Amino acid sequence: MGSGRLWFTAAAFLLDLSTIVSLFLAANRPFSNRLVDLVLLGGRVLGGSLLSTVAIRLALGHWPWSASNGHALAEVQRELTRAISGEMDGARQAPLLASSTASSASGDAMAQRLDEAVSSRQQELKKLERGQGFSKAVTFFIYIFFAVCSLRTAIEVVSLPTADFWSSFWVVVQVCGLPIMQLEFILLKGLIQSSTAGDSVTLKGVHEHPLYWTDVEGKGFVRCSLCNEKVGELTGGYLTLQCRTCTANRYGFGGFNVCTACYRKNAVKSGAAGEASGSGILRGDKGPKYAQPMTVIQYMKRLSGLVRKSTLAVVLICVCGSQFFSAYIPKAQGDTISALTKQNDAEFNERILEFALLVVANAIMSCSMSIAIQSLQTRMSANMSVRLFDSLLKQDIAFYDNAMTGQMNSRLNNDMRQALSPVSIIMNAFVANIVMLLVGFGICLQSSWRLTVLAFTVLTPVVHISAEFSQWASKLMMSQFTYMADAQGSATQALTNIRTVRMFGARTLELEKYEGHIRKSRDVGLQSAWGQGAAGLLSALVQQGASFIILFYGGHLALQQEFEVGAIITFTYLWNRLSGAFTSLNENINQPVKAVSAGQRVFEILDLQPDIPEDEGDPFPEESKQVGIRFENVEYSYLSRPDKKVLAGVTLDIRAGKTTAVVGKSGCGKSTLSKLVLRFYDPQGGAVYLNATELQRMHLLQYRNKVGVVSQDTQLFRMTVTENITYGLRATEYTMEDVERAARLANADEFIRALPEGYSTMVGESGHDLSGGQKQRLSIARALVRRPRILLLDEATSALDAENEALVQAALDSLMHQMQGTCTIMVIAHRLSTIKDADRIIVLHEGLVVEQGTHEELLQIKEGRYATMIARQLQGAGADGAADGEEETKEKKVDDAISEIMAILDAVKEDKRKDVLMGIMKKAKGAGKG
Ligand SMILES: Nc1ncnc2c1ncn2[C@@H]1O[C@H](COP(=O)(O)OP(=O)(O)OP(=O)(O)O)[C@@H](O)[C@H]1O
Repeated sequence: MGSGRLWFTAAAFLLDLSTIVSLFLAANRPFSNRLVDLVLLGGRVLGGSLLSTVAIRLALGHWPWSASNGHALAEVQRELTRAISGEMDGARQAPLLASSTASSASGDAMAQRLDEAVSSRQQELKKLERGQGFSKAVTFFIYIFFAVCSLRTAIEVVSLPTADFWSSFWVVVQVCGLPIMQLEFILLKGLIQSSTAGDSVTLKGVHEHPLYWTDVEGKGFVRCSLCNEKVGELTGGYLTLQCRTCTANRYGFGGFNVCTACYRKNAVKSGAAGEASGSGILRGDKGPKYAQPMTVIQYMKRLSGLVRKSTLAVVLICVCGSQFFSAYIPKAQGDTISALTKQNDAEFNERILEFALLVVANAIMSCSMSIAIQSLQTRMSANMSVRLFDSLLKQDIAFYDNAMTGQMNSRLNNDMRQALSPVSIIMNAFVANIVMLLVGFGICLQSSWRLTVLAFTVLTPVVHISAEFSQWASKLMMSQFTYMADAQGSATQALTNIRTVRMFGARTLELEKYEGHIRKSRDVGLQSAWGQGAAGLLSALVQQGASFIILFYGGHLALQQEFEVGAIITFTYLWNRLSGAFTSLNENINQPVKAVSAGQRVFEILDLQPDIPEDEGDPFPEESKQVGIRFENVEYSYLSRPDKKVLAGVTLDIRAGKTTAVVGKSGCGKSTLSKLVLRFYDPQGGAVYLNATELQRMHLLQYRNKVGVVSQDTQLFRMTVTENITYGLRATEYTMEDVERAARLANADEFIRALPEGYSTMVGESGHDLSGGQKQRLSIARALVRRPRILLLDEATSALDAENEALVQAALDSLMHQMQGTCTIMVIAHRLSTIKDADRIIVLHEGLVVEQGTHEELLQIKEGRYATMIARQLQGAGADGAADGEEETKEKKVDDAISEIMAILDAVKEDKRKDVLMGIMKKAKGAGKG
């Protein structure tokens, strides 16, 4: 830096200090030459502040540790930001994110550039950190200087005479100078810190404050506030975006950090859509959706909208009342003691009664406040949980295709807890403390304005110094946690691989590694102990020092008969409460900002409206009318793979009251057809009709109530067998006879009765305590009991072994038999033998209907797909048989088959045995032919 600039900086700095000194000097003498005094003081304060601010701002840009110096750091940070936000290709990101491999030649060159950028970043960040350390030290000393100046000025001001109007006016002007000094300090601190801050990044909709890149490698861990991962390898490196406004508390909790992976997701999203939602799971049937970023005010409004206005009013009244009485108690105590010192019986009795009443009122109000805040939070939480769950339940199926269960659980639990956490903080730390400070300040002023000026002048230094030490102590503590975690990690690894450790004789090596981590943790722990001690000592000194000033100055006033002893007591008690309130306000000032991101994630789901609403539309046709389904030129692609047309113009009829089978090779779109019938998705081209009505116009809840589904993966709930069978029906919609009848038809009655508590037996979360075949039979009973008008059987036996398949197939046959004529049935089958009796068979291939007709008609088509599929399946069965034959003797195989058949028949009720046996024989015959 040139010497001219150095002088410029020094001059600006001195100019700023001169403002303070002018205030200080002005306070030193009484008001004499009114106009000149006022102009001089006003001019110095305004001109000095303004000029010095501008000058310092200009000068700071050229300080040696400045971020903009030579633009080196700014360039590196821009490079990093671009790399992380995905503007560069995978190869360029590789060294930074350790995720992809460099491939192309240009990629290699880019990767090298980024490598260089990363190493220069480390050097620049180190330089920046040195600058930050220096700026902290400078700020600290300036603050001490300001605090001493303010205190000295306050002492001078309070001793000025206030005999007439003009001298009182002069005192008021001087008193106003005290907060100006504090403001000057805050301004100066901001300027110094911003010069060493580096480039900031703003993540709209994620966090309101600017975030700064920080390298946390080897300096204790931080957790990403978005994904909760420890910043490190898993989160794409040791870089973190840190908020400097939201700082961690003394135990290292709190603060706001975003890891590179989360930054990347959010930056890409905001870049691509122009609006960041911070979530990544918002989408409906028609595509992704983006939420508007939320401000703190909007968030507060939404929170308060969760409860009635009257509930909020009650809480506010309780909080204000409790704080009012709490601030008034020291006054009553002081007054009582004053009456005592005056030996005035009547006044003492009056005061002590007043004190007693205040104590009772305060206890009642505190209790009411605690109940009111708890109730408010509980009501909000209950309200929000139900709305959130409702919103999650009603979303389009496309939403769930994208969202992971973990993400949704996180919305329901973590995000909701975090979003609601500021409720008690706002009430306890904001409303309560502000009321306490206002009432306390009023009482103090009423008792003695002089003592008030003195006490409040030392309040800000106390809070500032304690906060600085807290931060330092928290960093040390976090480092200790990290080294302990490293030690635990290395011990676990060594013990898990103990054989390898011993095999390679690495016992001593492992011990040294472990000892190294423990030693570092011990050293930081010792440092932390000293740090905590020093922080405690300093804040105790400052706190007690303030009490000392109150006692010293108040005592002198009392000795001069200007002040009552009781007022000193009032002041001392109030001081403790007010400093506590101020510290708590200072510590929690950023809590709502931190909660906004969690709040945004919750409210964006609450606001998300599905593209396929379920509870509006035309009613389902009445009972007497049969329903048929028609696909007309239907086209469909899944949102996650828009380029792949799963259905490419399908036209087909699922005729009313008939059985229609859909076959085709795996992946040809059979299940997608059934999902469109259920209207899980809407086609992108063409339409699905129910009789003559387009499916999109039907009342979806009513419609789905009339559809019975048996799919390959039956999901059972942790409920009784009966509840599982009647799932989705209200108690008035079925009788126990209906349930048992459905179970009998589904071949399930016998095994259900054999369960420990029959129909009342609880089955596991995913039906773990039932076999696959038993689950399927429950699912068939579930479909039957609803008396469906449309039945979808989607490869219901595909996941079963031979024994279970026969049982389930028998149940399905009986189900179809039962439903024939009254219900429209769509069967998706991969074993063709099961559908050859269908009224119509539709063959799908690559998203198109290629053949349709009855079994016999389709077999007639020479080299038709259906005929080929049948031939292949028969061959497959034959080939299996031949292979088996090589391994076992024919006799053994027959014996095994017979015992298997006997076991199956044993498990089947007597009246069903014939059907099952016939089914097995047909299959055996088919396989034999092959
Ligand atoms: N939720 C989804 N998101 C993206 N693609 C999907 C989804 N579900 C299915 N697909 C794809 O759509 C195509 C058709 O799937 P579909 O399940 O309809 O086939 P299928 O004929 O029923 O197959 P299978 O007989 O194996 O069950 C497949 O390529 C599949 O990978």
